[in-house]
Amino acid sequence: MSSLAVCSAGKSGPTLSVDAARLRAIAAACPVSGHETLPLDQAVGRVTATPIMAAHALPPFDNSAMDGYALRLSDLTGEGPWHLPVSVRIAAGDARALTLAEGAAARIFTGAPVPFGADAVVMQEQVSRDGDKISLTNTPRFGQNIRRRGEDVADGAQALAAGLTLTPPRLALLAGCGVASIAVRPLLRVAILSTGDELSEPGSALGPGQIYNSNRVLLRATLSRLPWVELTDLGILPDDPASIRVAIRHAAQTHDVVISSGGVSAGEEDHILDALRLEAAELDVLKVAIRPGKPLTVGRLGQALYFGLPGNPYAAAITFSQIAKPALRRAAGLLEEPDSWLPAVAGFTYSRSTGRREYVPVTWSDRDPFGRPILTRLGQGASASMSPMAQAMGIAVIPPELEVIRPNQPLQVEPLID
Ligand SMILES: Nc1nc2c(c(=O)[nH]1)N[C@H]1C(S)=C(S)[C@@H](COP(=O)(O)OP(=O)(O)OC[C@H]3O[C@@H](n4cnc5c(N)ncnc54)[C@H](O)[C@@H]3O)O[C@H]1N2
Ligand code: MOO
Repeated sequence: MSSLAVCSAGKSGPTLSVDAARLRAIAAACPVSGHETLPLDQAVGRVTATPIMAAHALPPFDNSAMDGYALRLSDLTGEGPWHLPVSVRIAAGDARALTLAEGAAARIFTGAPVPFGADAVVMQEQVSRDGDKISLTNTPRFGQNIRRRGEDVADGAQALAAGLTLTPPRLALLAGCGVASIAVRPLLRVAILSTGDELSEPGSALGPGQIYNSNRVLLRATLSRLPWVELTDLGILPDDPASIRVAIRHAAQTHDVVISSGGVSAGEEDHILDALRLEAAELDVLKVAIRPGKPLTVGRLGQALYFGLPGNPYAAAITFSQIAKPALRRAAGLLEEPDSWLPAVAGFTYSRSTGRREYVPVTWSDRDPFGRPILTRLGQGASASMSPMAQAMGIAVIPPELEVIRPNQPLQVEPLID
């Protein structure tokens, strides 16, 4: 069968909403199976493969939250001020199993074990000390300034669930619970390839009709920030149906995810879709009501998840962030979805064709009285333009049905620069 026999012109299939396309892409993503065990300091950004149980309670013993004096409330009888002798001195790391003598106070420091029998710690600022005695005037609360054993994480309790990114605070929590190594999901093997006879690499001469390849570095750089991805860059494929078929077949056999850019719209030089069909890919998404990025293709090719991103760089960037990335997260084993959209208002007027959810590069310097950024729109929305996305502080989302955006129109914005 020739590739023209399955020409993709028109891309039959329903136009999906962005949310429906995202859900289909996520549903097509099978989480990578198995796990590897890593020490804490090699696990940042990786995905927990199993629930992680605390090896020790956190904190492991009752300890003082302040530098001060530990005492028994039952010793403070009658009206204050009360006077107590200081019977012992306890610093952090003290290994003795101490009991506080009745009628006495213990000099204690932050992090030091609270002696048995003491039920409050009074800050040194609230005590006057005279030789071996202290005096205090205010009645302490029961348990005041005592961090109880297991109040952060109980003995043997789950410290972290499966399917979470190991952020620095989560790693710190595990260290605190005595966990030294963690079962994490294997890296997600992602292959990227660019298509197009017009593409040349920066650093090479530009021939007639050629442009420099922007999507390759866009995808490489974007994926390099995902610590659970192992990236293979398969370079540029020529617009040749046979070699595209071989390349995507091989990429799908050796990777969990394949991402191409270009060659997914309607022209007969757009070979990706035909190649996918000839390779018997199951295609879940062919057209999306998104601007830019309408001809996004998502499916499964053999065991691999396949994303055919549009060639226009802004369209590739938006379809990656809005649809491919949530599915990649699921394929990596992540179960939490970040929601980084913030409320904002338009500071511009824009008349548009309805029907597609639009992602608009924006910047801002002022905020309205409610603290919402007042957005300035960058560029004219062309999906081939790169200056607006490069200058943008964020991406605003315009609902499909909105025909005219006027100043003060509430919009959501996703901040970009970090
Ligand atoms: N008759 C129609 N034509 C087009 C349609 C349509 O529905 N009917 N859709 C348009 C839309 S919307 C988009 S988006 C593009 C998507 O096109 P493809 O994904 O097939 O991509 P190409 O045709 O290969 O390239 C589009 C554009 O992007 C440039 N490009 C490609 N790769 C790169 C790269 N790696 N770095 C920088 N620039 C790249 C390429 O030269 C083209 O200018 O189709 C519309 N057409
Ligand atoms: O959907 Mo396309 O990205 O507008 O040119």
